Amino acid sequence: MAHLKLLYGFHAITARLRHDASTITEILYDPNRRDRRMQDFLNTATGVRLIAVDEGRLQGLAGTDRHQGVVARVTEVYLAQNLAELLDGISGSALLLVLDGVTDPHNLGACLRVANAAGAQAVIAPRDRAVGLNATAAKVASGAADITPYITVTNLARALRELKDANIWVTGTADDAPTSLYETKLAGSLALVMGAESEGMRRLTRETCDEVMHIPMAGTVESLNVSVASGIALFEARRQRIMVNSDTLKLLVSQAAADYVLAHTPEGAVIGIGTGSTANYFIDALAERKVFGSRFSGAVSSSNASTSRLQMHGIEVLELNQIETLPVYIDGADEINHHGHMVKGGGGALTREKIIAMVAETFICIADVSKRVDTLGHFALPVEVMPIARSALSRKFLALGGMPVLRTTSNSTPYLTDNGNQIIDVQHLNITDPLTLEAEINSWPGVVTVGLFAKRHANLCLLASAAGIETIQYP
Ligand SMILES: O=C(CO)[C@H](O)[C@H](O)COP(=O)(O)O
Repeated sequence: MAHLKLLYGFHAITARLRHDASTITEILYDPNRRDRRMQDFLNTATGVRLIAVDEGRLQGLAGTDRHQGVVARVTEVYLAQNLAELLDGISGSALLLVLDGVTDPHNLGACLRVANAAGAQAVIAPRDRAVGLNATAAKVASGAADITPYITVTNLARALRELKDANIWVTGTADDAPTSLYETKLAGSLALVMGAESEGMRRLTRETCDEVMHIPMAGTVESLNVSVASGIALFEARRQRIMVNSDTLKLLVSQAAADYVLAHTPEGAVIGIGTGSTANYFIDALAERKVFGSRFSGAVSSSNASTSRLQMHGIEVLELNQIETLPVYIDGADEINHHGHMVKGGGGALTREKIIAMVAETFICIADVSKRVDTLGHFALPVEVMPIARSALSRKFLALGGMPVLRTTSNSTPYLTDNGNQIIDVQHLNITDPLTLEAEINSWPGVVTVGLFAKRHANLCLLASAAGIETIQYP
């Protein structure tokens, strides 16, 4: 029979809701607490049985008055009890936090919390140098202690060797390590070893690591709290994973797009090709398939950069003025919503992209899943402007509620487009009506092009995610 226990406080219950809401039997709450936090909490708890009870009942259940008006009855989530069980349960890439001693329950709680937040599967520590998972540690962990296993081992060096045998790379941290965190590859299966609170890693632990790195410090303090250092290193590992993934997804979607275009485009057609890293992968994918000069007669390109890449592959690039029809245009996007409306221009080629998109019969957007949004505007909206109009237009963007930022190069000089204009990136716009905003900004003198592609939106999106390639049609 499932074991029932109680959780109390917003953090702990929200963490459980996010992890697995089906393990929550019911949530008891104080209906007299009507503030925003309670409202938001109750809104996220949809699908769970909610019971209004008085404050005294909550205090009796929680055994404390620090319940914040919410107590949940939950079934225990089964957590791995030892290293073997943990390793058996990991599918895909491992991310583990190893603490070579942690004696302060606050530090242990904070480490569990940050490990959980970074997506680590467990925290491991040597039994004789580690504090137990007591009430203080569990409280500081804010719900993570129920979800992220804390595994103590008799012999840490032996445990690290077991991890290595399971093809997990063991990377330690030490202030005197020659290599910095930012030069270290952390994207594969990884156990990250942090030293004890004051002494750092023990000699044997350090010798067992595959590699040791340091966290570069810019100030004068000697060291960081172990939970802070763990957070920095774990989130760098996470960042590297996301980067690897997004590049892999761009590669996969480009290959799918090359096959799609081959299957759906007439013999001898000219192909419209956009700009950016996804478009670059697409150019390479077409070049690999050796289809130009035979199956396709050439390409039109939306930027000098894409033209150079196409020509480097020996592909003929035509002027748009030389052609009358263009069956298909393939390009990336910075954001795409559920109607196929896009924000584009992160690569600065928005004007030529819009012109080619206008001529093309079908616009195929190729993107990884990070580009799909409900509402456009999280990515700053690029607007190509004539330099003389820059300040006047910036004031208009401010009046719209946006924050205009002039795009600059690494030398801090204004970025210039292939057309000799400048780009204002407008941050903080919540674009709920892309069609109207596109028309409004386009009507301002001095605007060359706004990077909103709503009127001429994508007809099709090939969207890559870990689940595969999704083909989305927009009417
Ligand atoms: O609009 C663009 C260039 O002007 C690009 O399509 C957009 O910035 C996406 O780029 P990437 O494929 O590198 O993510």
